[in-house]
Amino acid sequence: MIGRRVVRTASEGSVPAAEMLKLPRTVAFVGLMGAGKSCIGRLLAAALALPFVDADKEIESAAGCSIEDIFTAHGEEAFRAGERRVIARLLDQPSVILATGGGAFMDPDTRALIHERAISVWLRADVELLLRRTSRRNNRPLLKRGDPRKILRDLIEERYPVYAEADIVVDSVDGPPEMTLARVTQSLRSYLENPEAAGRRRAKAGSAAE
Ligand SMILES: Nc1ncnc2c1ncn2[C@@H]1O[C@H](COP(=O)(O)OP(=O)(O)O)[C@@H](O)[C@H]1O
Ligand SMILES: O=C(O)C1=C[C@@H](OP(=O)(O)O)[C@@H](O)[C@H](O)C1
Ligand SMILES: [Mg+2]
Repeated sequence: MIGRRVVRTASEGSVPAAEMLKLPRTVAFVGLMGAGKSCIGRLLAAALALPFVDADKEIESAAGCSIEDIFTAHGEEAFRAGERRVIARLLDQPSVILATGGGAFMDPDTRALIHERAISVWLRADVELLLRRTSRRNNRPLLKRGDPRKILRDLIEERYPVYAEADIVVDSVDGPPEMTLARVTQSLRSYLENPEAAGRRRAKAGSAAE
């Protein structure tokens, strides 16, 4: 039954996820292509009986065509402008589980808005896992610009320091999606119990990187 999905955690056995988590605001998944933002976001929403919104799908509905077609016909800049508008609109609405596209959190305005209005969850994964997962579908224009492994490596270098600003970091694991979902649920619960601790961890990581 939706909303009563059971998440198994090592420490607690079976706990109905919907009773475990009361989310005060939108949860926004960030991370690279193939990290699992859309997949895990959808599962989390079902587990918590909350609406799921995929920003990429919203952009496609608003534009009346696919992301690939937007890139081809109007260019990446136009896509980014649409992405910024769509995410701002979504964050102005009641709480949902939101899967952003991989580039969204790189935009300073979008990032500031996510920090203000949502709990951000970075799904982190290594290049091999991202490659395997993104090779299943041929619908990501950025990966068609050259060698996907090199493109993903470069994006990891550029984006991971920024994704690290997310409130929560969860490793997306190689296994059934439920494994990663359980990690997300557990991390969200810890964060909600003590959000300041997560903030301190982030600040410490930031100063260590300087
Ligand atoms: N944690 C996971 N475990 C197993 N498979 C996953 C996981 N996350 C995503 N997948 C699979 O990988 C592919 C890409 O996932 P997707 O959610 O579209 O990534 P993103 O939205 O981050 O680009 C999909 O086929 C999805 O089913
Ligand atoms: O990383 C990016 O810049 C992009 C990621 C894609 O979404 P996913 O991360 O869901 O694949 C999609 O928004 C677009 O192709 C650009
Ligand atoms: Mg996605």
